[in-house]
Amino acid sequence: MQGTISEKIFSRASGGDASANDFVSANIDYAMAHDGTSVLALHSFQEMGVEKVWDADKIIVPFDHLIPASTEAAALLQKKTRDWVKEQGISHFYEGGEGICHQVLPEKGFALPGKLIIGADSHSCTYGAFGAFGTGVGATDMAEIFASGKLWFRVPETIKMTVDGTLQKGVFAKDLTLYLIGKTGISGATYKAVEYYGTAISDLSVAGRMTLCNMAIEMGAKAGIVPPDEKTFSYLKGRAAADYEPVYADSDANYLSEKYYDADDIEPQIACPHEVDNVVPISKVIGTPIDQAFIGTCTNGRLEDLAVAADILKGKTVKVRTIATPASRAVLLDAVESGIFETLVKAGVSFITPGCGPCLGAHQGVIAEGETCLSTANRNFRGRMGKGGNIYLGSPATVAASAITGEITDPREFL
Ligand SMILES: CC(C)[C@H](C(=O)O)[C@@H](O)C(=O)O
Ligand code: SF4
Repeated sequence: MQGTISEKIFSRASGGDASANDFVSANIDYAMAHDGTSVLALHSFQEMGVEKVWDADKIIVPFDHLIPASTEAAALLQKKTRDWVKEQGISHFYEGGEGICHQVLPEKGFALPGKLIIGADSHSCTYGAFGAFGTGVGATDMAEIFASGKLWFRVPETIKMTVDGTLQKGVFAKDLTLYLIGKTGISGATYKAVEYYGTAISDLSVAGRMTLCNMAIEMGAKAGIVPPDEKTFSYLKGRAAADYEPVYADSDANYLSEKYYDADDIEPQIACPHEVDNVVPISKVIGTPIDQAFIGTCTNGRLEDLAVAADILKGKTVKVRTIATPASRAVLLDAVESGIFETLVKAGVSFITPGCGPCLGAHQGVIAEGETCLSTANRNFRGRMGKGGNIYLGSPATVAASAITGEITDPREFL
């Protein structure tokens, strides 16, 4: 059958020929729910009256959103999930501190080419960096997966985005991602799958591809997918949790539209409050004062993100409060071993336990009314990090450079 990557993954998962806009019942390869959503999902699951989950080895539960628990209410909800995980014999449970779900699944080898991976979290599209179809669902849909291992979908149409050329010095995967979102708009890809091609995409590291696919949902996309290549396979070597079959689009696959971009022209980008597509080249906002700088999240909390921040901050001192949250324990350990951790701490950066940290304003690093945070996260919605606060989004290099000056600063000055 001819098809896009999504059509082929849904064909395999539903055991038939799936084309865009078909309704299919698909077998889920892996299901994920974290501490923020698992308790809702297990509540619906229990209401359904089903006793046992469909496959205790295919459900992954990482605790990342509100860890260590900050309130009695959170502690109680977490206890409920832990008890349920034990009772169901769910084998892949990761306690708080292991990392953010979208980092932990790839690290543990669950994000695999050709797989259908559903998470009770909107940024589950991150797994597309490995050629998987990853998408987020709500807690009741997740309860259905817990019970049956299946879920219905309308197979999405696919937009093909090709980015040729080379990202210039000081311009990173995050800048490219923000640029594409600025061009597409927050609803420009609603319920579509996006496939990424071109030299600028294949040049991206695995971490960079994760940044790119992570934010596909910010243009409304159901999934963002990079075709797997040697970089993907070498990341998965010795790590893959199962056998996998890479899936590629056919040359005559049917795309809804095809877009072309040139990476050479892109300068560092900033998403301004309060929408992710409110993107401008950094030159338009240079000098905007900030109160807090934040490096972390499932978008940009990986080693290469902390490394570029350390390059910029080495021997310097931050001027505003600056928080770093490694995306996982493994990232934290690598940062310690490589000296990145020490460089950042000496520069005045505060570290938080691997997890979501300040990203969604649930605890740690909340900002006050009227304050501004420059963050490496994926969302700058009104009030997300604290009522009345302003969030600007940029690359880790931009955040590090701005932490030194206390205002939005072009990282190319420091590189
Ligand atoms: C809490 C969770 C449901 C939410 C999401 O789905 O994205 C969170 O991770 C976020 O980034 O806002
Ligand atoms: S780091 Fe932020 S965006 Fe990512 S899963 Fe956690 S809260 Fe959501």
